[in-house]
Amino acid sequence: MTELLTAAQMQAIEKAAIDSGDVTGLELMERAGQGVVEAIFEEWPELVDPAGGPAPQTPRGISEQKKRRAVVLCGPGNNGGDGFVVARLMKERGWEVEVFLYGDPSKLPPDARVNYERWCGGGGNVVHFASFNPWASHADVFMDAVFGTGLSRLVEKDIAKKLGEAAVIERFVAIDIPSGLCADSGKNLIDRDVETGASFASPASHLTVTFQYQKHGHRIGVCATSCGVVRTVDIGLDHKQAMRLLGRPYDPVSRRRADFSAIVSLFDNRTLLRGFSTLESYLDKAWSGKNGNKFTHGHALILSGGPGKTGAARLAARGALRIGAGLVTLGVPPSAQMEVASQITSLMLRRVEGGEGLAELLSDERLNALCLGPGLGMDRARDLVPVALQHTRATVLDADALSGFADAPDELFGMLHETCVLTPHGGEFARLFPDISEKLNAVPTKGPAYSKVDATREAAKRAGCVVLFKGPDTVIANPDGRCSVNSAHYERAAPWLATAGSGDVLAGFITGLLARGFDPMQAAETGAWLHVECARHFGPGLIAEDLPEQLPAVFRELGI
Ligand SMILES: NC(=O)C1=CN([C@@H]2O[C@H](COP(=O)(O)OP(=O)(O)OC[C@H]3O[C@@H](n4cnc5c(N)ncnc54)[C@H](OP(=O)(O)O)[C@@H]3O)[C@@H](O)[C@H]2O)[C@@H](O)CC1
Ligand SMILES: [K+]
Repeated sequence: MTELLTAAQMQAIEKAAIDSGDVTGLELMERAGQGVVEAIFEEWPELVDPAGGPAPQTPRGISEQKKRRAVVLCGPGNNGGDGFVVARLMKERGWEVEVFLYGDPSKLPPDARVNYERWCGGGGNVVHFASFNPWASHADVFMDAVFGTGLSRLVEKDIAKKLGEAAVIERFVAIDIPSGLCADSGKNLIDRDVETGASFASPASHLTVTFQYQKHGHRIGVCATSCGVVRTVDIGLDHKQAMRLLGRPYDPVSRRRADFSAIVSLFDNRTLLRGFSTLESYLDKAWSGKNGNKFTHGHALILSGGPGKTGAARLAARGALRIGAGLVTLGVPPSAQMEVASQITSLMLRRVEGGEGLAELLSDERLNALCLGPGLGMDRARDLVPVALQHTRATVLDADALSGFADAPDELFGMLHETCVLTPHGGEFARLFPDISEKLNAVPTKGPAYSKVDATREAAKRAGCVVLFKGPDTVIANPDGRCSVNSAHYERAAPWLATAGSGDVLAGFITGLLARGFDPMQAAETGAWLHVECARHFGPGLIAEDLPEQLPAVFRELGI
């Protein structure tokens, strides 16, 4: 798994490493600057030759070779210190470097101050940020070292405006994080126009170079779409020590991390494969066919709505079947029976008129995973959800099963149990958790701001079950504190996944995995990750029906 840290966690690790005497702050800053320079040349190898800049045209049309030029924008903290290191290293490589400083050099923190002096001592010049004119500066690379993880207040509009203007120029590099974005929440922390309330956009970089660990903000909120490419460079902090410090020591006896709650993880394919391989039944019995049969692979029940509304449940059912549930039954009201019967082949169908019918069906203990919500209709949801929850089967509640309780969320919370998974999108989340949603959507006034991670964790605690808060930055939280982000950004971006019915398929994927015996957190994480993989595998032009059909190829590529 890949750990995502908060700014405070990163600062704590850095401080502990320095306090232990293993490393000095200056050494860390030097490694950080070095990492930025290396990342720039890896990203743009054409920049390696300092004399090989594009030949500017003279008025006579004659080309001249020129030196490469960098503009480094430094701020008042250690992020600015990194900027001074980068400036010095680029100059040593033969570049022309111009440095602008926002802040008073005499107030720089000690390590940044040392690097400011090293830069000046080496003949470097520092101009006040007020004189920086993005339109008049020319450079092969602009470096944004104004604010990093220490952003604690709203950024003045003038700074943000200049950064935004510089960022339209090719090769804008953010050191640690684009300035003005909150490292914890990924939110824009730029001051608003008092009259209109409009905020200036944060700068969008082409490359962001962060240190040792990505922060939550690199994967959630507006920041996740403002970083360009993110490169994480190693600055030599000890991983085991860091995890111990953050309350997540490795327990050699159980071979597990003792506490899952301290650190948010970025769900990735390594985590996914571990999940599958620990579930022997999935690998051995399902796919090699050694011991299993359809009854040992779980039996999912997907409840459908009435006539004309059955498509969503059918999508979910197809998802559950493709992901590996042995049997999938659609529970349909009698009025929709013909409609559904004419549309399905490998799925089974049972009439479920109302709560009583569902209770009767659930007397069959083999039905081990339920899905309610897609196309269910509010009235039917209010009728069926209490019955489903009484039977304490692993249960996914989505769409109408959530919105149906908008007037009485506490009634729903009172019925939920620990093998439930709620899969709200933003609107459904706001209906169930209005106060949490309000906090999340409030215009931030300081950093670190309340984040989607904070909101999902709080919601999971209140609901007492797993909450999967959908979006390109899907956050999944368990009441025990475990939390992960399924990020569809950067190389995993799949904007075409935002299509009608895609959420229904996701609910089906999770239900299918629950039927196979995945625990709720694992089912939610795995389902969400595979959902994005299916979208990426298909590409643009995707419609929801295509998603389940990509699973065999995605499994094959993963070696499952
Ligand atoms: N952690 C690590 O392992 C390593 C960290 N490293 C680097 O250090 C960076 C973190 O440094 P940092 O803590 O000094 O914070 P940083 O982002 O430079 O800003 C703080 C300054 O900005 C000010 N300020 C805040 N908001 C403001 C506003 N709106 N408008 C105006 N001013 C504002 C704030 O003022 P104050 O709030 O104190 O009054 C303070 O002066 C990190 O991102 C990484 O690049 C690497 O060197 C090596 C390893
Ligand atoms: K920055």
